[in-house]
Amino acid sequence: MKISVIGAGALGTFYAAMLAASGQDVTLVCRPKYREALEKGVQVDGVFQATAKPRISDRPVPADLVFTAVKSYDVEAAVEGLSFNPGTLVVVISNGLGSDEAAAAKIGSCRVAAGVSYSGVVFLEPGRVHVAGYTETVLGSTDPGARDRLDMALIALEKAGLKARIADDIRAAQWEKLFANVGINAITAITGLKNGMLLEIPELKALVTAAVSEAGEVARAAGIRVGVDPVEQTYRVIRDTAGNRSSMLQDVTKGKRTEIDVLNSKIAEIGRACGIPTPVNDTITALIRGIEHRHQ
Ligand SMILES: NC(=O)C1=CN([C@@H]2O[C@H](COP(=O)(O)OP(=O)(O)OC[C@H]3O[C@@H](n4cnc5c(N)ncnc54)[C@H](O)[C@@H]3O)[C@@H](O)[C@H]2O)C=CC1
Ligand SMILES: CC(C)(CO)C(=O)C(=O)O
Repeated sequence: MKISVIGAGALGTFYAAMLAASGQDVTLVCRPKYREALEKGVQVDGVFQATAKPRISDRPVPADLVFTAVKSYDVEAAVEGLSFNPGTLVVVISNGLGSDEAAAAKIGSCRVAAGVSYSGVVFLEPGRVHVAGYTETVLGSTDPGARDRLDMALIALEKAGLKARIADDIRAAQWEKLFANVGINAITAITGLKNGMLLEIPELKALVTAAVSEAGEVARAAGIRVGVDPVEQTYRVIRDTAGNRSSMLQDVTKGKRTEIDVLNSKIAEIGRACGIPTPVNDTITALIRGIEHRHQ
């Protein structure tokens, strides 16, 4: 089976290295500027140790199983140039909501699954990443055609030594991770603090609680049947990732665009559609827009 991983950033390098190190046929698809460095091999340290030499390409290659590991705003472009075998499955690994749906609109929902990655991976330099934590990758699709192909992705990840499971309800699984991202990412990006400080400073804990409670109400109004308490889930993730600098904090530090559109801003958007006010998420979104504007 041919596997390709699109995006040689933090997550893509991690998955490509683990898959290739387990002897699977993997191509890591990167931006041209990274090609030369990646051809020397890829390396993972932290909670996993791996070195591997996946094939490297600076353009999409035909594959049976594709993982996209790009920011949510790059997903549509990443799937646009793909060519498919009859049974190809594209697993869109992304935080927030809507990225797999955007891919499905481009290439057909029967080819698309979503991947929810419970990991904390830091990009060190092209080909080298540090894995601060990994719990599991949750896979799922709303299209029965794609669901039939999910075992292929599950087996590939398990062969790579990565815990994974298929969710019956992938939308609920996405929301369960979203709660933590809504509570953590933007507030750490605004304050510059590591995740753990959100439970140490009472005013910030109250802000996290308010943002996530709104998200919980929006989920209920949107008919999402989540299996966790949103606030408790967020506190747990904060404790588990206390030493992390969230991905949005890393983005604003580098002056990069953030994923606010698929996180707090998405809560506000769905809230408006369902008639649920989301003043806290509106305010957080506005502050991140301001920070992004400062960097433009
Ligand atoms: N880093 C982490 O620990 C986690 C990240 N995520 C999510 O996974 C997604 C990816 O995150 P990261 O790896 O951290 O981002 P990143 O910014 O480190 O890496 C993305 C890479 O994809 C490349 N890229 C974009 N479009 C491409 C294309 N068409 N072809 C080839 N390369 C392309 C970019 O140049 C960049 O190198 C995001 O949605 C993020 O929220 C989810 C869980 C954990
Ligand atoms: C879980 C969390 C908040 C860990 O930092 C994350 O997913 C992120 O930083 O994007």
